[in-house]
Amino acid sequence: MKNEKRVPVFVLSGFLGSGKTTVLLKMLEHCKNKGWLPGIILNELGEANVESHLFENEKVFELLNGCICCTIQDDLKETMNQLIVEMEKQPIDILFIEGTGVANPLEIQEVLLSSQYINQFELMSIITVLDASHYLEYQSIFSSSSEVRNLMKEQTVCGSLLFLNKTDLIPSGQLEKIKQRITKIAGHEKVMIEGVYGQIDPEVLFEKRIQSVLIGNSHSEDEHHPHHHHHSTVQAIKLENVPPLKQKTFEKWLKQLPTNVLRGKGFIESEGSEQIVSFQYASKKAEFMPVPKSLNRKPIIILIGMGLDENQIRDHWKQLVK
Ligand SMILES: Nc1nc2c(ncn2[C@@H]2O[C@H](COP(=O)(O)OP(=O)(O)OP(=O)(O)O)[C@@H](O)[C@H]2O)c(=O)[nH]1
Repeated sequence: MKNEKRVPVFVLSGFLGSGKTTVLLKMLEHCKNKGWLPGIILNELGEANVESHLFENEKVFELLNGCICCTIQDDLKETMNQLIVEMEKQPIDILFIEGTGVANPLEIQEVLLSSQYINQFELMSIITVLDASHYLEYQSIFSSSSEVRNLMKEQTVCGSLLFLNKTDLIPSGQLEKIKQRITKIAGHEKVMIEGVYGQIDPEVLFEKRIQSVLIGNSHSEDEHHPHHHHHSTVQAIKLENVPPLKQKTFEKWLKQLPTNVLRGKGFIESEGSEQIVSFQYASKKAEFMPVPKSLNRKPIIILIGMGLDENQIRDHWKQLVK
């Protein structure tokens, strides 16, 4: 990719824990193989990015405390402007923007298609990652709020490529049903592929799927999309002063959290070994990965969910650390 061209931009969208970062890491691997220098804008819920160790040696810009709705556009513009200044010193070949799990990608799209950025950046595709293992549950009026259902619908409709991830976690007979439900929302023309751990053919992932208009003012500035405050009940709770814990005990504790805790991430110190271990909790599954001491991570737990009862969680926390 040549630098005098507009910088291609890929947006990763999808609900909490669906696998956006997993897909992004795959895309970064491909960039490395091709010798492309990527820039990354990460938007995180909560005040701390506990995943930066996944992006070592990459050019990462963080938008913390992401609230994608009303403030994202200003924050994103500020970050894009910083990026443009940086690019004068070190041009990038490609840009990735990962929204929070409660982001509406339309908000990001509007910024990228505005006359401020359209001459320099070329929005290629919005990749929406869907968690197959929770899709039916999140779409069910019995087990999910209208807020979650609507947000997921918007992410699905706005996506130019739909990636149905985590198909390893569903019974084989369920896949067709899920795909039919998605097609009903997204329409038959939408490209949908399925897979596990973000494994997709790079040709499919990197394809240009959005045609943006370059002449004059972008339509997006004049068009006003209704602002839905989808995530008013989405919260991130931070637990600090985490004592050393046994991984198994901690995993059990995570799985006993109220069901509206949809996502957890952070670091714990393994009891007895002083090893710092990063954890990811999504789809009611926990994954652990030791991190090198040199990164100097402190134990911290971030829990994200809808309509969380903070007292209930703090009580549950006390059970673990008593
Ligand atoms: N079983 C299974 N787990 C997966 C798959 N893809 C990702 N995961 C795991 O799911 C967890 C969440 O994945 P992420 O890529 O961090 O999800 P995300 O969408 O970036 O999550 P947010 O940070 O909440 O926005 C991690 O523990 C991943 O390793 C998959 O296909 N199958």
